[in-house]
Amino acid sequence: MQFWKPGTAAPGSSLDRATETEQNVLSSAPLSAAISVQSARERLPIYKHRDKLLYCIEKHGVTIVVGQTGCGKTTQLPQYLYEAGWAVDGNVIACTQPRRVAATSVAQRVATEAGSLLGDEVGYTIRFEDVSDKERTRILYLTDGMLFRETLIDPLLSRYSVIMIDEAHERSVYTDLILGLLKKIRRKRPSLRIIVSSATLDATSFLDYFNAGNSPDEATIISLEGRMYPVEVGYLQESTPDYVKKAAETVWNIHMQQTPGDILVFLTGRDEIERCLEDLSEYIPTLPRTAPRLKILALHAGLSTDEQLAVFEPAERGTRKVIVSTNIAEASVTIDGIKFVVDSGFVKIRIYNPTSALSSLATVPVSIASATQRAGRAGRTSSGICYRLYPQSALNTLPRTTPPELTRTDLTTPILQLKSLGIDDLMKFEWVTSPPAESVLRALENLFAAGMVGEDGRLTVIGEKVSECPVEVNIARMLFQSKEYQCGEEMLTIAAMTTIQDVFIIPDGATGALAELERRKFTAEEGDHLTLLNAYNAFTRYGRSSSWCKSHALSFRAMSRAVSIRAQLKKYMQRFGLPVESCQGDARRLRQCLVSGYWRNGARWVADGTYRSIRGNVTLHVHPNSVLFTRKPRSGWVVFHEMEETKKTQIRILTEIEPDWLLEYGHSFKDKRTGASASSTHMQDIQA
Ligand SMILES: Nc1ncnc2c1ncn2[C@@H]1O[C@H](COP(=O)(O)OP(=O)(O)OP(=O)(O)O)[C@@H](O)[C@H]1O
Repeated sequence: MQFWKPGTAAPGSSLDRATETEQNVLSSAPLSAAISVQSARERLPIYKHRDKLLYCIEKHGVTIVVGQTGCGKTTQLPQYLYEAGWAVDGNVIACTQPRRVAATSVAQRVATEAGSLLGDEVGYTIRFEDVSDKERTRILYLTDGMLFRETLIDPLLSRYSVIMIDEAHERSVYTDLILGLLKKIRRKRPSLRIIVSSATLDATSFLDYFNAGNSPDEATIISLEGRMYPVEVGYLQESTPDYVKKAAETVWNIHMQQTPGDILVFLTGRDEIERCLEDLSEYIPTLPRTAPRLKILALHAGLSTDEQLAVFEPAERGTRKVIVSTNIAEASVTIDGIKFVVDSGFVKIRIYNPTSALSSLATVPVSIASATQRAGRAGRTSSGICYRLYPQSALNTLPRTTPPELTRTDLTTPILQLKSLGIDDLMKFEWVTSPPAESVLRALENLFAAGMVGEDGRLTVIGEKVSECPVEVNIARMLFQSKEYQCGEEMLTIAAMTTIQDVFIIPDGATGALAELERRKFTAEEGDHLTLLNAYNAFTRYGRSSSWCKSHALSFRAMSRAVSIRAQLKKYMQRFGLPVESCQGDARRLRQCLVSGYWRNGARWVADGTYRSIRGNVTLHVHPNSVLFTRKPRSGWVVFHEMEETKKTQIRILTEIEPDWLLEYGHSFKDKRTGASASSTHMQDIQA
């Protein structure tokens, strides 16, 4: 392998130097299976800071905790608080996570350590899944989005005595929003304590944020020294043109040359993960008979909770487990047995162009903070090695942190939610980092155009209701509009099916071509939304069986999740008095209803087979999974669900529409041939 030999490499980033020096300092006594949970907890580096932490949390409103990955922040701090009495009198200790896999797996671990059944004293809440007990749960792990949603019902979050915002370095939209709200809540409810924690945090900027406008001892910082086990870091000598192939090759070399221990690989998305799994499966037949086996697993957001949790199961004896993951395993997660991390150095993030009002996913180099977190997935239950698939010199070009999501995302849904909390003056909201004015303006325009905000800038009745729905504004809007088109039954299904990902799969033992043939059985020529609807209807018609799914190349778990999400959304429909009626196969009405949600994502077919977005005139390529990949829509116009920047800009889940339906939403754009401006008063320009 072309890696610098770890340890012999020229000194690298401060991260790597810190790692190297710590090797000498740390105890490397392995955790034997026999030692009790309690003594295992006492061995964690955070333990010696327990009293100091509890003292600071008692004394200060906000405690900012920075400590190396794996030192015990996520699992131990809530337990210390519990033991110190912060959960008496019905109080709850909350700990937020940016991702559901972290919330569920950490809750499981803490329940085990605390001797609780999961969902009893220790529980978790993620979107569409609540494994907690309103009366009994005392330590609750939840995604930051769920905590934010709770403020809509209880603005002072009165059931919580302490709220820990973990992995705050990720600066997800909801982390930032919730921090802004917590600062406000603290002024009204000084008994509430806030903890902001991470291994890779710019602590002073958070300190300044919380102290501004408050007493100077409102917030304090605690740095926890000590790391669990050392992690060596190796780099490629030269950058690689294909990091997916290199990742598979590196896994293979580790398997052939290194001591036992599982491997965690970081790539950017499902497509890359599948390519890597394919590359690895080509190596497997060459495995010598006497060599240990390889068990290869994927981990990404499109999987169900059960599928995600399957990666935590230990491999059989004599088998090395390889988990090929997106960044969802990057922070907070401990997968016991991981000794090697292979880091591609890239991540897929959402970016937003306020000028074109288009949101997309783009693959970009990771930040130093992310690279540190990834390396930190090893060294948790034994020492480890992290192989970075880029040269050490590239570290100098990496950003320190990823820009806060609020500064690079469509703010329509967050602003709707802030407004429903009565925060109408967005300039007065204490943002941790202010979002770009143009994005705020666009979001307000969108909400106004969708009838959710009135001329006075306040939420309308429908805006109030939409803000309660646990789905994006565009999807919620389609649910509300379904009343007009009498297609609530179908819209519920489409909303649920677009919320889950990766419905169509290649079952074990099948080929891609065979799966494609099966998939065609559901194809609706109007497009992907209706194809998803067909798949769902067939699934329920044939008894929701897993064997039926397997023979039709559908993911049983994804379909079951769609059933559960649909049932939950249906309750919202009923609460809002929206009829759940069927359009009886009237695809036209369905497509019209889709436009009510996706009107911003309209695109026009051009002769070379690509599309141009209505806003921004961006060249768009159809994702090969779409049923419109090889076919021109009859009208030449589509709306799409999602856009992704790979080497080109791809759109996924599209459905054919009529252009005049878009005009109802005030679209204004130019006709290519005539150069004339089109708007609702210039319909003929579009129809020409
Ligand atoms: N599922 C598990 N199996 C075995 N050990 C675990 C498990 N979960 C946690 N641990 C142990 O507890 C330690 C502390 O984990 P914890 O998640 O609390 O650390 P952390 O400081 O929050 O790390 P990070 O900053 O990476 O989230 C781990 O290093 C590991 O030794």
